[in-house]
Amino acid sequence: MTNIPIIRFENVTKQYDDDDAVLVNVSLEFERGKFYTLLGPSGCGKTTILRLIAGFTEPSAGNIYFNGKNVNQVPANKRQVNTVFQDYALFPHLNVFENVAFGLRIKKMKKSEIEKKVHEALQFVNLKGYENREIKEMSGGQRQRVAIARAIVNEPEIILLDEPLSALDLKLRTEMQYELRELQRRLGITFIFVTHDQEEALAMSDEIFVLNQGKIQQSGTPNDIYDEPINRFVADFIGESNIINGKMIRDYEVEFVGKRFECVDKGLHDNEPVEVVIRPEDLEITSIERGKLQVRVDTQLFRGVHYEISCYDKDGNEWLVHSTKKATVGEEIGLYFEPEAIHVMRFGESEEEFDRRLESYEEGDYDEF
Ligand SMILES: Nc1ncnc2c1ncn2[C@@H]1O[C@H](COP(=O)(O)OP(=O)(O)OP(=O)(O)O)[C@@H](O)[C@H]1O
Repeated sequence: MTNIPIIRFENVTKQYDDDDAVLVNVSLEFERGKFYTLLGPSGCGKTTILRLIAGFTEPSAGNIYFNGKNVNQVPANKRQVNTVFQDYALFPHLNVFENVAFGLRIKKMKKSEIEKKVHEALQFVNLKGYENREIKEMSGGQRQRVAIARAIVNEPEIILLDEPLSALDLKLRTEMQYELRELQRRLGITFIFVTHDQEEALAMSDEIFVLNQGKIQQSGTPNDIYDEPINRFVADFIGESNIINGKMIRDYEVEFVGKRFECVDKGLHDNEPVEVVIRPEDLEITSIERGKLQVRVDTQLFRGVHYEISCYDKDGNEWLVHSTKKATVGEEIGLYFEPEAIHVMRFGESEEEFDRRLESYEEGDYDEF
């Protein structure tokens, strides 16, 4: 039982009316007890995935399974799922206790049982003592916690969170990120969190699904996705990147900006055109002689933990550098990087092909590629 994913999408397509499909052939799995994030730009289909899981809408094609059972025809109120919405959807005329108790009252649960469960849920989200408060007397962060208490009081197997932090200011948002993550760990149930904020996704998730235009672009741990993006979209969307066209010369050697560099990539065809990614924090400012690239500093912004420096090489390519060292605008400098800092992406590679190629590296079998 424990090996069966709690939710599985099998080739799910969703089309509203006669419009183009919003989700195209999406297959994905969620395991029990993990914190997942659906990440992607506005309109990519994140909320549609949540609505399909909650049972608020049906797939146009494909199947959805909960614990191995097809739930395509199972109505929302029969699914072990609760949703926390962006605007919390609390009842302003009810106090905190009644907001949390609402679903239990509908289920006609005994009064003493309701009291016990609501108190437990409020304690869980650190709102003990706030039972009689009006919703309008609560801060944004407290309302957020009421909404979460209202979801967990039903003891669902899955909690869906649709951009629940987007209305909060930055400081509170960061606090709530820690709180939510900690709450999920303590509860041990599956959280599926929707955001378009990549930093939030990296900070909170066990696993991330990156979506664009109704398709899963890549899934994996935050580290996997940050260190080994499979295409330009993911490299660009997750963190900042320098992305430049190049050519694989042979294993461990790649060419870009007219120069050849040692790299750790292998298993691509000799002379194959590739895209090269170097993260700004992996570029080190150094002397022109020591630099592997020679550039001129164009702009410099102080960002608190680092300087964000934009430079141009002689071909007009921009290089973004995050450095604790200050540079001088207009100055010619060298940029140094280790071979490991270069990440090579194959044009048009799917996630499965990418995974297969990585596995082959590990097994030392490169012939197939
Ligand atoms: N009920 C609906 N009827 C018709 N089109 C819809 C409906 N709901 C969503 N869409 C369309 O489906 C696409 C995906 O919407 P969805 O809300 O899933 O995206 P999202 O990634 O959650 O976006 P956002 O971050 O802006 O909330 C959008 O183009 C949207 O206009």
